[in-house]
Amino acid sequence: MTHAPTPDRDTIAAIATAPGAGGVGIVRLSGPRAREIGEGIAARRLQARRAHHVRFVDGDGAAIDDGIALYFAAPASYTGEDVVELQAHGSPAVLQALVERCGALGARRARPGEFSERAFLEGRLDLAQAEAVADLIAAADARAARAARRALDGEFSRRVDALADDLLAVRVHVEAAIDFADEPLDTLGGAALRQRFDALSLALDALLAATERGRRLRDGLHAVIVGPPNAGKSSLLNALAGSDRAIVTDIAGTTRDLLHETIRADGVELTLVDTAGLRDGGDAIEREGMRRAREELARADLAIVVLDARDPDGGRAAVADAIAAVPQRLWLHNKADLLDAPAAVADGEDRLTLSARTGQGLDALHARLRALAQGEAGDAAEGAFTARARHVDALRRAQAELADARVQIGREALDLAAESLRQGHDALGEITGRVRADDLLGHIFSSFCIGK
Ligand SMILES: Nc1nc2c(c(=O)[nH]1)N(C=O)[C@@H](CNc1ccc(C(=O)N[C@@H](CCC(=O)O)C(=O)O)cc1)CN2
Ligand SMILES: Nc1nc2c(ncn2[C@@H]2O[C@H](COP(=O)(O)OP(=O)(O)OP(=O)(O)O)[C@@H](O)[C@H]2O)c(=O)[nH]1
Ligand SMILES: [Mg+2]
Repeated sequence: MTHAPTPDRDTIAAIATAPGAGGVGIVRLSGPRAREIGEGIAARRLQARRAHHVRFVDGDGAAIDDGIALYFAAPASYTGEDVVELQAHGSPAVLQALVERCGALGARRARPGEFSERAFLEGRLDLAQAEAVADLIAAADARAARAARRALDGEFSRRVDALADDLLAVRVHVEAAIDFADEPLDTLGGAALRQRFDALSLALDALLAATERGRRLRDGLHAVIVGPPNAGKSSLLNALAGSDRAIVTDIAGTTRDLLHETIRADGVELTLVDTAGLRDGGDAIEREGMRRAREELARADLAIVVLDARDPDGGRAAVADAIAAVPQRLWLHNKADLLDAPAAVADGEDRLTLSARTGQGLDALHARLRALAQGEAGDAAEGAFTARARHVDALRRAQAELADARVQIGREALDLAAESLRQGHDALGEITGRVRADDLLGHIFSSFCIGK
């Protein structure tokens, strides 16, 4: 991948290590003046790729600290620009003083993600790899870190690129056929073209499935609590969160807004979402709440359906179509403390009887959620890479364009097919940043930490 060089870029500086005190802390400079500024602070010439033990000095020659100065000459650096690292004692006061000194010598404070953004702009990383850097830093456990590492190594990008190349070949075939529009497609390799289409859409389906697993691996299991009003959904969220997060009353229709709570099960993250009870009717606010609940279910990996144990069948119908498309469901018969006799049906894999009020059955629920969350991650662990909702969305668009192109080919409407293929190809290019919308970069890199 090649980008035009940007000679007029300014020089940026930031603390690259985590906030707070540490053994060692690093201030990093990148840009055309990095070496000059670094040499000003180290008070000596810096040779590329050598560790220099120096005193870092202030404007008046007073020592700020002693430490290691490193210089990486462009393009052999993380950003692809000249980079200098000042490795000092990890005192926030020292690091702050060093950044200020960089500023006095002409550097600007880096925005969050700006070093990685430059690495992307210099072609050192593609966009999916740059995102993987942030995923690696944020990884909650070893498994997530390994998966982010694979994306950073380009495992995901290579698969996207391979698919984009295949799509391009089909595109070229179709564009070439347009020039011979008088002839029937079958004389222009129509059969071969259809075969290529089929192969391409199979490969796209496989990549989409892997990417969706990667998205779950990064974001954790997304579990949405649903059920009829008053079943005890909010009480259950509170019991699982271990705090009174949600308002609980005996009035049906208490919850209207979505309420998100993240819990951790053995290092695997689980997002719980409390929702408005589903029923026919309700006032405008409650109906909006139900609309939001349905919308949230479209993103769910797991529906936790809460029913009243005394009348489980009563609430089932209200939720049936809302949860139809959710990949996994867990049925909870709540308010077991109010049952006169033990539950008639035994609990199992996807059905538990419990009480959010007394805590009866909560241990079993915890165990079940842990297994589900780990199962998700476990399935995805082998050869898996982390991915984001943005990537899933782009692949879905590519899939839709490809399907559309296939239909147009069937109608011999080659112009329309070519246009759909172009859009599908662009959607794939957005993942790695070979095709990009300008606001996309700002959006992605602003979520990084400063100094990265
Ligand atoms: N001190 C320090 N440690 C760090 C980083 C850093 O910036 N500084 N990294 C920052 O994220 C990560 C390592 N990433 C890096 C990636 C590329 C290059 C680099 O200089 N690449 C050159 C030279 C390659 C070589 O010869 O091995 C290049 O690619 O041309 C350095 C660090 C993790 N550890
Ligand atoms: N006895 C008993 N009461 C419960 C239990 N769980 C919840 N309740 C009560 O049932 C009522 C409704 O509980 P909520 O948690 O607000 O129910 P919800 O499903 O969130 O209701 P909406 O938000 O209106 O849809 C409250 O009075 C709770 O105290 C339980 O396990 N046992
Ligand atoms: Mg509620």
